Order: sequence, then C-alpha cells, then structure tokens
Amino acid sequence: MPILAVVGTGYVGLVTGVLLADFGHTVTCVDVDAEKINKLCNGQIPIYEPGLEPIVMRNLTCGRLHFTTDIRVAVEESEVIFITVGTPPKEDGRADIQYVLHAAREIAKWMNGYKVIVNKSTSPVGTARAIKQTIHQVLHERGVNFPFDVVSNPEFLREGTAIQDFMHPYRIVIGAENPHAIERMKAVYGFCYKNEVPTIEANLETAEMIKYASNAYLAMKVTYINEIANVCEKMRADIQLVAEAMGLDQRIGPSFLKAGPGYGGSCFPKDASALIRMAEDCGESLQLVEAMIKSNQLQKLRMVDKIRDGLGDLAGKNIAILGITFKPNTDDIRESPALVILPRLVELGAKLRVYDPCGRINGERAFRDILDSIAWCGDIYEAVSDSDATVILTDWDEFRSIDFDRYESLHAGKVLFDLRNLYERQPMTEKGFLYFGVGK
Ligand SMILES: NC(=O)C1=CN([C@@H]2O[C@H](COP(=O)(O)OP(=O)(O)OC[C@H]3O[C@@H](n4cnc5c(N)ncnc54)[C@H](O)[C@@H]3O)[C@@H](O)[C@H]2O)C=CC1
Ligand SMILES: O=C(O)[C@H]1O[C@H](OP(=O)(O)OP(=O)(O)OC[C@H]2O[C@@H](n3ccc(=O)[nH]c3=O)[C@H](O)[C@@H]2O)[C@H](O)[C@@H](O)[C@@H]1O
Repeated sequence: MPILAVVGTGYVGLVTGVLLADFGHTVTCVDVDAEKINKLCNGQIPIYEPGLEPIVMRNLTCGRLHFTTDIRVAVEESEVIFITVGTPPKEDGRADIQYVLHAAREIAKWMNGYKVIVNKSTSPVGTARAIKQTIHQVLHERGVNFPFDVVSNPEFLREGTAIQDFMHPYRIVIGAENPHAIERMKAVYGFCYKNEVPTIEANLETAEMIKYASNAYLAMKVTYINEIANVCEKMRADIQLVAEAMGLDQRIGPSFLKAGPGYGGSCFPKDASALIRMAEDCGESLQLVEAMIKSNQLQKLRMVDKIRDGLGDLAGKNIAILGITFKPNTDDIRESPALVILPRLVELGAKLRVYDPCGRINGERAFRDILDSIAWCGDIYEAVSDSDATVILTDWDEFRSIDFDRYESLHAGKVLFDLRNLYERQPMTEKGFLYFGVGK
C-alpha cells in the first residue's frame, strides 16, 4: 500500500487527506500555513464542512493521519504525493498555476526515489506537463535522476457535501502517460472503492479538460434554468414544475435545475473564465460559456430589480437578508450572489439585517465597505424583527421552516422575496404575504 502525502491542506487537500486516511491509508498533509497546521494537529478544523471533525479526530488518534509544515519528511516517506494547492484566477481570467509549480519544485527538492506526483488542483490543460518539466529541471539542478510519473486526477467534490461526494464519486479520472502510474493510482483508489467506481483512464490533457468541461456544463445548466425561469415569470408558468418535468427525462436529469439568484462559489466562476482563456489560447472561442458568464451576472442584478419593483423606493427600508453564503452548509461566500446584491441594495438606500448560520465571519470581511448599513443578527427572528421585507438568498435548511406566527409577532413586513423557491406562492398569499419567487 503506497504511503501518501498531500501538499496543500486547504479545502480539497484536507478532505482528500482525511478521507484517504479514513479508508485506511497512511497520509501526511502538508501546508505552508503554520497556524493552520498547528490548529489541525490539535484537532481544530479550519473549514466548515459538516461531519469532517470526528473523522479528523479518529484518524489523528489512530496515527494514520499527520499534519506538518515539513514537506521534506512528507516527500521522503511517501510514494504518491497529491498536489492540492489553489489555482486562483489571474486578472485576465486565466488560472494562476504558480502555487502548483511551486509545490512541484518543493517536492522535487526532496525526492529520494520513485514518486507519483498527482495534480488534483483544477489546472489548465498543459499544467501536468509543466509540472513534469519543473521536476526534471530541479532534479537536474540537484544532479540526481530519480524516476517519477505525473498524474492528473481532478477532484469533483462539492463544498457542504464533500464527505458524501468523496466517499461515493460518480467517477475517478486518472490522466497519465505511463501504465505503471495508473496501476499505482488504482492501488490507492481501488483500496478505497473496491473498484466499484467507474474509472476513466486518459492522457494528461484529456483529464485536465474533463474537469473544466464538467464544471462549465453544470454552471450552464443552472444558468439555462435561470433564463427559462425569467421567461416563466412573465408568462404565468411555474419553473419548478418545468424543471421537474424536464428532469424526468433521463437525457436531461433532475440535478442542477434549481432556479435562483445565480451561481457562485470559488470554482464555477473562476473555472468558466479559465476555460474561455484556454480556448482563446488555442485560437478557439467558447461562445456558450461566454454568454453564460454574462447571463449569470445579469441574474444577480435581476434579483435587485425584483426587490425594488416589489418594495418600491428602498431608501430607509429595513430588509432582512437570510443567507449570504453561495450555497448552504458552507461558510464560503466567494462569488456569492450576496456580494453583488447586498451592496446594490445599500446603494439604493436600504438598511440590512443579516443572518447566516455560518457566513458572518467571512461576511464581515467581504462587506467591510457597507458595514454601517448592516446589522448582524443571531437568528432568523432577530433579522426579520421590524423589517419591511425578507429576502431568502441561500437555501439553508433552517430557512425552509420559518415559524410565520412568530414572524408576524415581531412586526416583520409581510413581503417575502424567496430567491431559492423554498415556499409556495398560494399558502404564503393565504398568510397575507406579498410573495415573490424566481420563475413562478
Ligand atoms: N473547494 C472546492 O470545493 C474544490 C476545489 N477544487 C480545486 O482544488 C484546488 C484547491 O482548492 P481549495 O482546496 O479550495 O484551495 P484552498 O485555498 O482552500 O487551499 C489551498 C492550500 O494550499 C496551501 N499551499 C499553497 N502553496 C503551498 C505549498 N507550496 N506547499 C504547501 N501548501 C501550500 C495554502 O496555504 C492553502 O492552505 C483548486 O484548484 C480548486 O479549483 C476542486 C474541487 C472542489
Ligand atoms: O470544482 C469545484 O470546486 C466544484 O464546483 C462545484 O461545487 P460547489 O462550487 O461546491 O457547489 P455546487 O453545489 O456545484 O453549487 C455551485 C453554485 O450553483 C448554485 N446552484 C446549484 C444547483 C442548482 O440547481 N441551482 C443553483 O443555483 C449553488 O447555489 C451555488 O451557488 C461542482 O458541483 C463540483 O463538482 C466541483 O468539484
């Protein structure tokens, strides 16, 4: 059984390292962030991911999982080394692979024998070859000639459901040049999934492209249903029934057809832009993806129009905002629709009473320019007290069962902008609410 190292203990690195350990592997997770590693050594989890903490604790305790800033020991002791560092967008939309190449250099510095270097970071086509070249160069500088293979093994987990996604992936993608590397990867994953998960073996470039093509397609599905929702709204059609009926067609499938305020998160937006640049770099254009990005931006602004049209002049109005994270079960607000919608509401004169079960710390940082217009609240009912209207922005479970008797007793305005379609119009209207959903 190969010993594993994971370089970059962020979201993907931590989940990968912890769950591979839980499957029975011996894993060392490395990060340059000493504070993060210190916390992890003491069982403190730096990300919000439901269910992860007990798994970290039990694997730390049984000694299969280690956290360190010392990449040298991790590399020397491991045969398979995952790279899971960030690939943030550059100003021009391209993915910045400097952290990936830096990690590759660090690995090469301490290589002491055959290694499989597995890139799990979402990286443009060509990155695996750049990693290979970087490692060759460092080994050459060191005057050594250890054999190694580079593998591209993109990750498809989602924040908030990362454990389930990692435990039960739809597929595993292994891009490699050498059958021996594929065998080593199968030894890693076969041990976990007993070969029950479809595995795609491909060349390096294909594996890298699969990740971008998948993310952009999912983002496109969301954008498509949002556009159809906007038309439904004007025509007394109901997007939820439209989506349900579409989804029953197995060629379409039911997932990623929930209309809402636009997709967000740390990956869909950056990966779509990177894909466009990648296409440009080889003389192609991705017009669907370009239109999708534009449409998604408009969708967020459309939500502001919806609120203004429904509530009239926003100057001096108190608006309760339920949810600022880009999706439930995460504290992540990167590229969240809230980042566009809240500042615009404030610009139009509104005062906001904001509640999010996990997003406040990140929110305080992201909304520092409008903090004077935000009152942070500890629960739904504090947020809606004395408000003129309520906006549901994130589909956290607790927003599905608001106690409307209590709501009324708090002098909360009976105008509901349900931007995740958690409620039905008719019962809300019967309760005396002016109800606005998305696409119905
Ligand atoms: N967040 C997600 O849900 C998913 C992310 N991805 C992709 O995975 C990659 C990583 O994403 P996240 O985990 O969200 O990033 P992140 O930003 O949470 O974590 C990256 C970590 O790498 C560390 N790091 C940077 N350079 C290093 C080095 N030379 N040595 C050791 N550690 C180093 C940083 O300190 C940080 O802790 C990205 O390419 C992302 O697109 C893929 C699937 C899901
Ligand atoms: O590369 C990545 O990082 C990951 O990106 C997404 O995962 P994630 O960003 O965690 O979240 P999703 O659940 O995909 O949601 C993305 C956005 O789309 C929105 N969405 C999703 C589904 C839907 O039906 N409607 C909808 O508006 C969500 O609210 C959210 O803002 C992909 O789903 C993962 O497979 C991929 O690994």
